[in-house]
Amino acid sequence: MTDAAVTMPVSGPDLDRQSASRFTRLVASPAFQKWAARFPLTRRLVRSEGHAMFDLVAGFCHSQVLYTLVALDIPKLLLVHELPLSTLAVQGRMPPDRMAVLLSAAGALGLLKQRKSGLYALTTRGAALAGVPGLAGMIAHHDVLYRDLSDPVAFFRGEVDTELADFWPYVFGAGAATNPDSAAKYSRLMADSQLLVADDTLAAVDFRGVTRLMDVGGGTGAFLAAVGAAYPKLAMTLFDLPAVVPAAQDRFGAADMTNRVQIVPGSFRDQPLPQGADMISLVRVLYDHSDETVADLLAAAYAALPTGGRIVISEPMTGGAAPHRAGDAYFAIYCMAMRTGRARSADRIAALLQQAGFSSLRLPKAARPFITSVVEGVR
Ligand SMILES: C[S@@+](CC[C@H](N)C(=O)[O-])C[C@H]1O[C@@H](n2cnc3c(N)ncnc32)[C@H](O)[C@@H]1O
Repeated sequence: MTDAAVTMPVSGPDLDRQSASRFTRLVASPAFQKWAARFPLTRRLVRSEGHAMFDLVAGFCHSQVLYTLVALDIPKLLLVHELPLSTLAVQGRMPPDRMAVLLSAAGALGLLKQRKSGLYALTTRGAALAGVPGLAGMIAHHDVLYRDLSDPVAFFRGEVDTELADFWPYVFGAGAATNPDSAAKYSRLMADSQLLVADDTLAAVDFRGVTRLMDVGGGTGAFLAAVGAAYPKLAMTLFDLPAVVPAAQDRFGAADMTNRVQIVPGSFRDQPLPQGADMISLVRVLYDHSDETVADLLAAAYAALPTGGRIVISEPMTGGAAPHRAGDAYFAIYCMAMRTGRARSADRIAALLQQAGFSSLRLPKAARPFITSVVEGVR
């Protein structure tokens, strides 16, 4: 572990600083804490702050409980049958007393419940682990992120050669993503989780009046398939790396959309984007890349659109001046582990769009910022 406990000197000619407020220092003092915990008007607040703090302290254990349930396929099993401890212990290849600890932890986290009969069942929240598309896959691939974060101080200092970047090989350039196996692995995870992203994007954006939608970095076509189903007259273009797009043919074939979709393999780093679309979508693409790559990509999108053409950015975003948990305490860290990308606020994305020449920017409030947020612009 990095020596994190050392006190950093907080002095220097450039350092802008101001003493912490007297109130903050008062609240932090043990005497105040003790008094406030007993005083009727503050007692409740102190307790709820205590619970919230303890949740932060223990959060990493919660994540590991979640990970273990998924790794052992327990949610999937319990979706079919309610089961006794003995069966679950066999499934997990662990002694029953250790499985009982795992199951109680999952119970405490609201994922499972034990019936009076002794059988274990999923709660509504636990059922999401088995039913929400892409959720289990996302939890399962966090083993990589846990390793990257095992020395978090070194991680934040930028001293860790993170593994997560290898899971998404294209971040180092299209040439790194020619391996169909690794493209299949990341594409599956993306496609599985796309359903909810597509739902929220469809709710936030009006596609009426669009003749051809081009989805750049559209993976295996899950987003286009969802938009195409909602707008049956829409023509579509899918643009993604050559190692990725072949899998899209099956999806469009199964959805009976082959005639409406043009698939163009290529890299936006090395070639202009195809012309002909009056709307371009970039779904979970910008956050993988540096500001420079994004500026080039948005300029290419501007060049490919006609006057009046629209651009839609849909991806998880940070809260900017008002940080929020999903964007700032998860996606920003995830993107940092990928080394090349960054989670951005809607305002920052709007500024990048403006720099590329787009105007009439729209930043609708996200219904579920942990799924996606949207920014729209017009050429
Ligand atoms: C995080 S995935 C998102 C996929 C899809 N839009 C979705 O939301 O499910 C990023 C996508 O961008 C594609 N991509 C990355 N670099 C690219 C490049 N240089 N040219 C074209 N596509 C690229 C990847 O292959 C991948 O499909």
